[in-house]
Amino acid sequence: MSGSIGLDETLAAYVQAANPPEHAVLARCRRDTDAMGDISRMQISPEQGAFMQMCARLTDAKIAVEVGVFTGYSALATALVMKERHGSAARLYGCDNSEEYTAPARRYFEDAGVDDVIDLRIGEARDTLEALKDEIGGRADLMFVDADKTGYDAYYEAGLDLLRPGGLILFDNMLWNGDVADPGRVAADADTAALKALADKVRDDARVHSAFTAVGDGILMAIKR
Ligand SMILES: C[S@@+](CC[C@H](N)C(=O)[O-])C[C@H]1O[C@@H](n2cnc3c(N)ncnc32)[C@H](O)[C@@H]1O
Repeated sequence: MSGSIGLDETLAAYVQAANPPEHAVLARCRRDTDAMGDISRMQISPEQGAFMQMCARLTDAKIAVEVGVFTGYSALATALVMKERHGSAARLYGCDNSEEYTAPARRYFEDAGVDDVIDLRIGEARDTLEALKDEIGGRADLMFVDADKTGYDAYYEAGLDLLRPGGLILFDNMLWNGDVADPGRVAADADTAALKALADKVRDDARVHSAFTAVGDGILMAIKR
């Protein structure tokens, strides 16, 4: 999504200008993806990129997992901070099931000099996350979930296995353009129902501290206790 829900054009422009300037390769990724047409709505906004970078700094992320890479904007934003802080020892595991969508992402990672810290794994995210449990179980600092909405609950459970205590998991699109607050949409649509069910579950889950924010299209944040 190109901006935060509920902001008019003037305020959206203000928020964008109040954030640090985008890295040149991030700006190129955004522009090229915009040119792809309707599907570009899947990309996070620049202000959300700045928010992701802040989360990477706050968690001092050295190991991160992303579910839903697409053309690479969020992974690149996060990896730039991780590499700045941890050099080539940083590792961001990117999960996506599309070679087609992630092909340009690989080029941006290379152009920005972070291809050595991004490990892109193509396949069903459930399988990739299961495999990652053996490799980084209990050690991930940060996880970002931005893929199929009916998979979010499984990604949450896998995330709790992957994260260290104090590690942060973020779920994108938790407002689903407002649909989650409409009982009719929750009853009629599987994606909307899945997002509402996850929000309720995380709020009441003693395994985490959580906060539901209206950044972008709604970001649910949870820290593993
Ligand atoms: C909303 S886009 C991610 C946007 C990205 N975070 C960005 O900043 O541009 C969702 C991505 O999830 C991927 N995806 C959807 N379902 C998936 C699944 N079951 N397993 C792995 N990847 C999946 C899609 O191929 C797509 O690239």
